[in-house]
Amino acid sequence: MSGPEPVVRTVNLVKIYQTGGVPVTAVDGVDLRVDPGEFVAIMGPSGSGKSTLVHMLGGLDTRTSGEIWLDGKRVDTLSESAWAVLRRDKVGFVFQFFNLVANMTVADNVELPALLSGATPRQARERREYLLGALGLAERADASPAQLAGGEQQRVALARALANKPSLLLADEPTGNLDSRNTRDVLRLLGEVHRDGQTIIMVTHDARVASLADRVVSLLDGQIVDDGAIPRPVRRPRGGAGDVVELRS
Ligand SMILES: Nc1ncnc2c1ncn2[C@@H]1O[C@H](COP(=O)(O)OP(=O)(O)OP(=O)(O)O)[C@@H](O)[C@H]1O
Repeated sequence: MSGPEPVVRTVNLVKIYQTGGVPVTAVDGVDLRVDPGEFVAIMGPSGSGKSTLVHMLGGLDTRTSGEIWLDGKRVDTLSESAWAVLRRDKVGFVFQFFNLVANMTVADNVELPALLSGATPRQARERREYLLGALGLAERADASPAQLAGGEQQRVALARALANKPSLLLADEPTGNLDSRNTRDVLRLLGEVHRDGQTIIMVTHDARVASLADRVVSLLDGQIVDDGAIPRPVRRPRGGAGDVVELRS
């Protein structure tokens, strides 16, 4: 294998659920490689295995067979407690269930992962101020999660997931419940942290959200059916012929 050590690599990854004795193959032999700094959108119709795949990448669901590697370390064989440490230090999540700590303020919820990963109180506070500010939540720092609207909780969960600059950000429909203004804030922040080198794997149904990514992996019936870079308009400097827009892939 050449190039940098991938952040994520799966080998023939399979997940079969048994429901009432009937096997359902949710993920069916996925080979995926994501390099440092890549922003990958996972797309596909409902039931194609997107959530199951990212849950397994974050250790929230076990695989039936195959391998999962994170930062060069095989992780599908880890115990639950080893996964807990790995998640704390390396993986940030934004899922539908926000799981903010109810009896802590928004600020403390966001600072906690950074502190647990060894940041100084000052570093944790500065990171929290940056993230909450970018998401339009600076005024809500002293609120408790129960005082927040659903969309606010969802944005706090994103701030928390990014607090310790994880090797990998996993996001499952991070803009799912947000209005257009909040969606814009979330996408702007994802773009910013991506430019800073953050590796991101994001499930989305929304082609506009996916257009922010470098690459779209499309699933169908648990298999990768397309995996490609997104063509982007390249704006050339103004010349005599005016703006020329071309596509590069
Ligand atoms: N806990 C579970 N038990 C049994 N079957 C499951 C479970 N979770 C998912 N499945 C099944 O696995 C398949 C893939 O589901 P998954 O949620 O990963 O798809 P998805 O692409 O994320 O769908 P959506 O876009 O609707 O969220 C579906 O057939 C689903 O019914």
